[in-house]
Amino acid sequence: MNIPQSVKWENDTILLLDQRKLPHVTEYMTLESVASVFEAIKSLAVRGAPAIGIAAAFGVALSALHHKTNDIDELKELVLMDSGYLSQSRPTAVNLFWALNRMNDVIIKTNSTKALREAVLAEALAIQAEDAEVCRSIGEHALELFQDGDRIMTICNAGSIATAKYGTALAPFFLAKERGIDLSVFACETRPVFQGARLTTWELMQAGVDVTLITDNMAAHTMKTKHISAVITGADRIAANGDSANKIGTFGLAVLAKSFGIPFYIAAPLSTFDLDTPNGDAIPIEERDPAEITHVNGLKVAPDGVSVFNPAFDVAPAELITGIVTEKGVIKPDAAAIAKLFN
Ligand SMILES: CSC[C@@H](O)[C@@H](O)C(=O)COP(=O)(O)O
Repeated sequence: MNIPQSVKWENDTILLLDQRKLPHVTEYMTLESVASVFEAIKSLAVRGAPAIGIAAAFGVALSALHHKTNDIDELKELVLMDSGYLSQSRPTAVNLFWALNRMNDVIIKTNSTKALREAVLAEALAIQAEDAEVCRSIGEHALELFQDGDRIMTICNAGSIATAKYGTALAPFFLAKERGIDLSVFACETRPVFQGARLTTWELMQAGVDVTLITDNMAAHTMKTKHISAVITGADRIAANGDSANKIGTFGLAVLAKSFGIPFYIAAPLSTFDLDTPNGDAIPIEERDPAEITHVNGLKVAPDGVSVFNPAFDVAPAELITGIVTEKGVIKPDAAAIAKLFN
């Protein structure tokens, strides 16, 4: 697998693959300030729940390096403030808060400025390395759900660049390719910002996986005429009862899958579960700039002044989800199974 890494730590700076420019331009931005990390997350230069968490964790490492004070209490306060600021960059993906909480725990425990600076960088690197392992395990478990020759639908991009490596929903396709198992993917383009068309197709084509691009409104027709065997998507936050928030359009695919009697899977690491959120109604849904809908590549496609509703995510209710694929295996989307996962 030869997909570029989305976040790298080099020479005390963050190198970030600018996902807004893909697939035609592969370019790394150099981030040297916490404000630039905030902006990169908000503007989708880095996106995908685990990748956002990783970028924010490195943002905290940058913060610790850049505040030059030798007073440990002052440094803790400043870095915790930057961590709080980064947590406001996007509201839905809980991996952001999960990663920042891990960083905050490390900050609170250290008792010298040198130890703090070293420990936060070590923690950010650990979050990234663990995520690659976790995603590979998700891929192994997800692969067991599919048969040679299956055609599988996905939406958005839950691939390598949305994580440390491998992805979540796309991980089984990379592993299948390595093992000579024939799986084909139907990728929904994912309006409004085309993560499916730009990123998922690009990643799968580089890995030699058979992928076919469709527009989002072709999903029902494609499920019927192309005999789709399953749907698999990532998630941004899974509530304690199994309701799962993911890119807008996921809920619709879950409804369609139910109607066609095909399984609908969510693939996500434990860091995407939020036991403090009882159900999907309590998941904050980000609403983004209307220009994402009224314009395509800078070209206006809607009349001036039109009212726009642009929710970035929706919630697939647990009853529509066949199983949630985690690094610990495939679980039923219900409160008991989720609680057991964390025991
Ligand atoms: C492994 S990434 C899982 C999700 O974060 C992904 O499916 C998704 O919805 C991303 O939305 P985005 O708005 O592109 O950050």
